Amino acid sequence: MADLASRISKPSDAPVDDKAPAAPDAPAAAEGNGAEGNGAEQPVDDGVQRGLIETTYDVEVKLSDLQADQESPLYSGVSSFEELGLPKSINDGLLAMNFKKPSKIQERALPLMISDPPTNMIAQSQSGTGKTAAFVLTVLSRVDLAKPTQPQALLLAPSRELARQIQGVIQTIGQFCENLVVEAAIPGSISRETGVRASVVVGTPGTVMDLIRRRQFDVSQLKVLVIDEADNMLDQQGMGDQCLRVKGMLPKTIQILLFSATFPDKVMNFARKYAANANEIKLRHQELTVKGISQMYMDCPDETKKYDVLCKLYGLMTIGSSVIFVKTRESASEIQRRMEADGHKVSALHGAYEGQNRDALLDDFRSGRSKVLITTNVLARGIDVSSVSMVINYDIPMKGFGDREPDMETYLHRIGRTGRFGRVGVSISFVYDQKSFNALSQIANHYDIDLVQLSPDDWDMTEKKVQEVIKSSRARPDYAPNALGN
Ligand SMILES: Nc1ncnc2c1ncn2[C@@H]1O[C@H](COP(=O)(O)OP(=O)(O)OP(=O)(O)O)[C@@H](O)[C@H]1O
Repeated sequence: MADLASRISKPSDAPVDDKAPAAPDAPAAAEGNGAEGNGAEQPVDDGVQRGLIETTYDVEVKLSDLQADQESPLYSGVSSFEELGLPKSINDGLLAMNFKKPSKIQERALPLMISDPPTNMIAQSQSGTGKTAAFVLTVLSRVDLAKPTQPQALLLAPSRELARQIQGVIQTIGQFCENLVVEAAIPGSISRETGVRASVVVGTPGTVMDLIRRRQFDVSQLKVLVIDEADNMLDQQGMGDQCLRVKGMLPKTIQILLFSATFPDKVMNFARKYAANANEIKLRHQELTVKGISQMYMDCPDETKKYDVLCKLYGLMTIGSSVIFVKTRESASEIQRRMEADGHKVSALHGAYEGQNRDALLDDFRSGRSKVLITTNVLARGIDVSSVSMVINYDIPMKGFGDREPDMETYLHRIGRTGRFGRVGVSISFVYDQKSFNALSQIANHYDIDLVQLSPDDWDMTEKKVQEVIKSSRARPDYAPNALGN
């Protein structure tokens, strides 16, 4: 058991939890998976990116400081992307996105990935440090634009939301690459009549597997396979099987790129077999936390009081956008129902919703039309909405039989929905009993985090601590439109 006092102080009157935990929501992998099978054919995805980075010049003043700091994961030893030798059309796309300099992962991984002969890569970098652009640039550098409808690159992600987001990033960075066609292979997006007719395909593994089996996706010319959130995707508890089967159907010489912020040892061994002889960029687990995220915890008197505490925090949440993570779909809907009945405007998104509803909900959140999103682990990974200034772990993420252990990786991915690319943000994890308290202590010890305690008895102090961070995130006008007008 972790030394409680060393990281966070124990709530004195916390009762020991001996209640059976509620039925868990499907884990991230299963949620993405389950959502795939939601039946009816839907219109082809229009491919429009919602809510790409909203970089502004003011942000860059600070960003340039961070990018000059060798200790920062945003550090760059080169002064521009041009030095990495990418084609002009791609550099123009980066300029349009207002990306001036690469981050550390981009600078280190790109030269290894774009060189010939192609080599596999296993790459790890903290959340929000630009892994997407790293693999997207590689994909764009490999695609022969003279064959616009011949699939040449396949990217896999664990959820439809992440697949759509990656599709948008490819289209935006590739906006000056003539004839670039990108399709999303998510439930309902590919017409049965035409099949896949794109040079770049981004999808979820179940749908991709179906398309290949039905011969609606010609994989014979694929040159690159990217797996985002690779530790989650290759995990045998998750989509490991599907990813293995997909790989079995692809050309043997394909270049494989695996990316994630987390690579627990257990999955790493499998990853090394999946992507043989790969170059590796790895981090130690103490390096994984993002400095810009102020991690706090709220010491709730008991489980029934968590909702009241949440409602009080709501007043602070309206400042930026925020995400509330809960364990089950049912509790997401229940909290939404109660908050709405109390006159608050919130959205809930989880795997029980139909794909198109999910798309609309996330679009609303990206655009700022809705500011508070209640969700499950389905959105814990990869989702990039730069205006998120607060993440709440209403339930501490747990895993294992009977939810016995803290889910270290999911914690990191969840809080990583804020603090994107040098921005600041706050995460607040709710504890209310010995079990949740111990779980959070273990997480804090594992990542070497000094958690700040918040108390529902001293609301003034709580407000002060949270506002300090959120206001400074607001001082940086992250919400202004970028060069693309997104
Ligand atoms: N070189 C760059 N300059 C400025 N902004 C960048 C650069 N590279 C990426 N970004 C922006 O940083 C944000 C985070 O990038 P991205 O979503 O790729 O993070 P990630 O490392 O994949 O995170 P996660 O582990 O959460 O998936 C995005 O909004 C992206 O547009």
